[in-house]
Amino acid sequence: MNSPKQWIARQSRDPFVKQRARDGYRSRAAYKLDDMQRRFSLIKRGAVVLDLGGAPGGWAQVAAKYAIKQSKPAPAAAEQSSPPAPTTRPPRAAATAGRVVSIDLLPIDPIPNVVCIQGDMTSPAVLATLQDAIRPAHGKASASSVAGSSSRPATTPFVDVVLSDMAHPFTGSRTADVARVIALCELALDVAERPEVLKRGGAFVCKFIQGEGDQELRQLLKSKFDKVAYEKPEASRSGSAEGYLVCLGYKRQTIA
Ligand SMILES: C[S@@+](CC[C@H](N)C(=O)[O-])C[C@H]1O[C@@H](n2cnc3c(N)ncnc32)[C@H](O)[C@@H]1O
Repeated sequence: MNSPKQWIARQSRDPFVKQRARDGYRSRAAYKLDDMQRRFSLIKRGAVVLDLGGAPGGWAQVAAKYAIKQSKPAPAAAEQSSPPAPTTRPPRAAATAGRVVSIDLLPIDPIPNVVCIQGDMTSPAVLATLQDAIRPAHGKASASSVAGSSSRPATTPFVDVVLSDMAHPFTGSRTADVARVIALCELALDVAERPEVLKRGGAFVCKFIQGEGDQELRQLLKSKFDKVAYEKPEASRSGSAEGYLVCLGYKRQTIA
């Protein structure tokens, strides 16, 4: 984009920009994940999803749409056919299963059923917070209030899908931009490989830019997953060199 005028013209022609407003998504990027979801069924109902580089929140909204199961409230006591309980209790609140944890350098405005964390994925403090946030049995607790809430050991992986749409603002140097995005993919993979993160058989998606080092990244991912596919979702602009690597079937080594 050379000028604000060109940017406005492109936005007004873009069908995803109009659709985004109708669907209530935070970003048009939401359609990229939705597209990959429809092709690969990445996120199953009840899944635990880790969304890296989540701001402003389009991917987290899509992930929550697929992962979060809203169970029906239990019937009221009066509707039950079995003998009435000694006291009449109100129906149980609808429980949710599945969890989405979204992390970004930038703040993410609250999204229903998503734990939003502001922080740098390279920071050990953020990784420690993440370890608590992905654990089950903390409901809608915020990242700051979820520590130590599970009895499962820290070496048990909890996450079904790790997504990385992490990117930095482009510098204008293609070589530098490619290297920076690939470094973020490697960072996301390191996070996924932490003992408490990606389950065996889990899925991993990362955004990259085609250029020097992308073949090595692909080879690395192929050694860790059963299947690695290159995807250019329809919502990814044709003039952009970005693409996504969709990796299925994580070959986690069993911890003795
Ligand atoms: C393209 S945007 C993500 C859009 C998002 N997927 C959505 O659907 O709204 C890329 C994001 O990566 C984030 N990011 C880059 N490096 C990061 C890091 N080290 N830790 C956390 N987030 C990072 C940026 O702050 C930026 O918000």
